[in-house]
Amino acid sequence: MDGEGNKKPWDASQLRKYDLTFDEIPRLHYKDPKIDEYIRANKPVVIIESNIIKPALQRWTLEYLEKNLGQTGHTCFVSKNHQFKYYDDKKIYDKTNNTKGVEFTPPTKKVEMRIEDFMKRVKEWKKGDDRIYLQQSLTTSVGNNIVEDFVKFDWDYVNGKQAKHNWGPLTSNLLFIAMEGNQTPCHYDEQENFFAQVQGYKRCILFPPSQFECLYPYPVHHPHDRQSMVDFEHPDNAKFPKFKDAKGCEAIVGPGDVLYIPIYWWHHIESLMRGGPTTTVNFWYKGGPSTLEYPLKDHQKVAISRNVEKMLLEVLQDPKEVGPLLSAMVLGRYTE
Ligand SMILES: O=C(O)CCC(=O)C(=O)O
Ligand SMILES: [Fe+2]
Repeated sequence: MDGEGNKKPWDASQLRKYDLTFDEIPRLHYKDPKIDEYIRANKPVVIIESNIIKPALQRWTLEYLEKNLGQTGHTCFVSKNHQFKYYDDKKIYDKTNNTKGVEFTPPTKKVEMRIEDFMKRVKEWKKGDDRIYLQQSLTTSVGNNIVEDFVKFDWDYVNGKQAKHNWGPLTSNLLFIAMEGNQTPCHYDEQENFFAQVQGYKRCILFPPSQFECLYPYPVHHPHDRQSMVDFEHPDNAKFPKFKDAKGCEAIVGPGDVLYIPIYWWHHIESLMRGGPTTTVNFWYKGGPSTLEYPLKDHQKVAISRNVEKMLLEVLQDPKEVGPLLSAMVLGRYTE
């Protein structure tokens, strides 16, 4: 129940169960000046009642999107289960062109699907079928109505935040159409993100960049770079002992809510079970110019670690040699 005594449009049984507890991410009215304090401090916040994506809120039903998204293929992922763990194609080992990398079987299949086919599969889905998730950039070939809605977003507001906080350029707006229960496992992105919920409810679990040690990201050269190796539903406590100490915060976002996901913050996102399909548009911005002011920010240390890993791979040429060299450097010398 919220303050007005209205019933929430979802209940706890729609959330997947994890052995972690979470603080709540604050929800602030879009005009509240405290929003800028959160953004300045690189802390997540849910911006409510804004007009950021108002035209989408008013019109972007699944039927409207089906009519107007355009006839070209859209990027979709197909998964045997509810998880859609991201991977970078370019980091997959390819025997045919002899690039060095790790051998890897993608956990999902990337396919181009016409929107009618996507919607049909969502409507006809039954337990046991493969799941699908549309993840398409809005900058490419969408129909005119969608473009018209898009230009009517409250760009003054988001551009204002971008300018005030010294972010770099907007790089893309991704449209996500998920089936209920779909999950994007925990990862971080190297961009600032306004994550705007259009339809349905998503649970967003966030962890600060300082929790690197608790979340065990894959090596940088791995196709799952930036993803946590921990399966939240079946954490391997022997392999990932610090995961149990991870301290996160969460928000359930619904239509009109815009979650600020700070750059390098870990996020795990799930469409509520039995909540129907969900639609989100994100706004990804390059980070601001990085100034080396001390003490360094936690996310700057993550960026530094990434650079060290990249540099070692570049000189060693073989990903298999990176770990042993790092261990040899550290073990018994920088460890107790
Ligand atoms: O909504 C999702 O499933 C994933 C979104 C995400 O990871 C992002 O916007 O960075
Ligand atoms: Fe992300």
